[in-house]
Amino acid sequence: MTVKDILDAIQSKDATSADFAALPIPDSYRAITVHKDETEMFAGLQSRDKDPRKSIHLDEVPVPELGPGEALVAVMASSVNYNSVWTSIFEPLSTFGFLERYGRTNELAKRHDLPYHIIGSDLAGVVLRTGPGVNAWKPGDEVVAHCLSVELESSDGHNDTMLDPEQRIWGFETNFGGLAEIALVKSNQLMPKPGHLSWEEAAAPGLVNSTAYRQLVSRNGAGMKQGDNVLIWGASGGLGSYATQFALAGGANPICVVSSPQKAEICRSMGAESIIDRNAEGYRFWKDEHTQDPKEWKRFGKRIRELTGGEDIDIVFEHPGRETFGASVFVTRKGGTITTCASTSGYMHEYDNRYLWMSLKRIIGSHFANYREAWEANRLIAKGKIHPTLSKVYSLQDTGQAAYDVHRNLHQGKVGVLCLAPEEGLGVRDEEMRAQHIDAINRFRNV
Ligand SMILES: C/C=C/C(=O)SCCNC(=O)CCNC(=O)[C@H](O)C(C)(C)COP(=O)(O)OP(=O)(O)OC[C@H]1O[C@@H](n2cnc3c(N)ncnc32)[C@H](O)[C@@H]1OP(=O)(O)O
Ligand SMILES: NC(=O)C1=CN([C@@H]2O[C@H](COP(=O)(O)OP(=O)(O)OC[C@H]3O[C@@H](n4cnc5c(N)ncnc54)[C@H](OP(=O)(O)O)[C@@H]3O)[C@@H](O)[C@H]2O)C=CC1
Repeated sequence: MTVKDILDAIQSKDATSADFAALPIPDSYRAITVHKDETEMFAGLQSRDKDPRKSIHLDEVPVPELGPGEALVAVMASSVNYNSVWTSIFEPLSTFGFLERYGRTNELAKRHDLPYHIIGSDLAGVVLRTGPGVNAWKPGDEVVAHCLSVELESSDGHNDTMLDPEQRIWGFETNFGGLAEIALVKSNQLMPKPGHLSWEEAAAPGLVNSTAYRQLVSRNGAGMKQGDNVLIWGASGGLGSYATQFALAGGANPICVVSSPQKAEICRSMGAESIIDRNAEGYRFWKDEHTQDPKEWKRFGKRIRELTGGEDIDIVFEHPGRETFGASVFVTRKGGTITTCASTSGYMHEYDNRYLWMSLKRIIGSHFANYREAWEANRLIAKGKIHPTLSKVYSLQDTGQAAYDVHRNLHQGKVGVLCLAPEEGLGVRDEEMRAQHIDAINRFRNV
């Protein structure tokens, strides 16, 4: 038995759940990995010179044992997230430390502590097997998976599953991720695959869409409302392309920051009217490595006021971090909110705290999404209210190049990866709905 037989079943129009349940699971499968014995390979290099193509491997790996509450999924497609870039350049720390720590928690978790890390935090595919205690899903179900892995044995996580002390991001802080032909997930990561999307389109939004939903829309994040001026950094990137859609769909006014005319054009085609090309306008928020330039914050704020008719920002959607955070705090209106989920350009932020306290602003930390938020975000995709922002699709063996593109900011929106799917465009079950949204679905393609 090989993965080829699994693919044949998925592609046959008439395979039943019983047929999938009867398919033997192969001994091994192909997966994208990083290797523990290579964690020092980039020592001494600048971040931008660390090349994911050198650290990312395609290996044949054994299928992990299936535990209670878990599912094995045949992965048709996945996508590249920035967390896989971090893993591949071993920054800010090696993810093998996460696997070791998880492995120490219990007997079953030891499976995750291996000399290789199978990465990837998105998937679209078909359930192959479920473990004891799983009733909501069965072999043959077409699914996407969100990346929240929790144990929920402590009371801490029961109001908001992100607060579980054993909260982990699947495929980053756990093993057996989605950039592979088979993945191991907890069954409560599974959600129905939107029928109007192909496998690679369905695999693209998951992580970033859920994160943007919590960070911007959810009451656990900024709780955006109609009419809010929302400053969105990297508005055509992974997170930003969903934040822009949420702002527009929710009646807010996105002020989109991008770095090229092409990216500005994508934002315009999504419906945004206020766009700042940070490259063309040449903002230099830092005079040198240690000193910011408040005059540049003011120039940036003035430009925002021109675009809003004199209003300041209600919510900043932050993720670049060190480079932009001082400006983000400055341009926020009195009582406004800066919500942050990352620090791509550096995690030691500096800002002028007088502008925060004197103007009663708030900084909110946000990370991925709880089960409910991830489900609600996926529901919006399934209803055609929010669309995938897939620009380019790579084969599994070219994942290193895909991660390189994201690391070097050469991409738009999301970059997809075909795992078992032999070509793009497969897996669409609702052609009628697809036809209604086809322009929006293809908006980011090949730009
Ligand atoms: C969905 C996608 C998401 C993304 O893409 S996010 C971007 C990618 N992710 C990242 O870049 C994050 C990577 N993660 C990290 O960098 C680290 O993960 C953290 C810095 C977040 C945490 O580091 P850690 O080593 O886990 O924790 P510690 O707090 O630095 O050290 C743990 C030790 O510190 C003690 N400690 C914790 N809090 C306190 C306290 N309040 N007072 C005193 N001690 C404390 C603990 O007990 C423990 O101690 P003991 O080492 O002895 O076991
Ligand atoms: N905590 C969480 O749950 C999550 C955290 N993240 C983190 O968020 C960050 C962004 O992820 P994602 O959106 O997928 O990545 P992308 O690379 O797809 O998009 C980020 C965009 O930010 C802009 N940007 C990058 N650097 C700077 C800078 N120095 N100054 C201003 N703008 C900048 C770029 O847009 P442009 O050049 O057009 O301005 C870029 O396209 C990563 O660090 C990732 O790890 C992501 C998802 C979830």
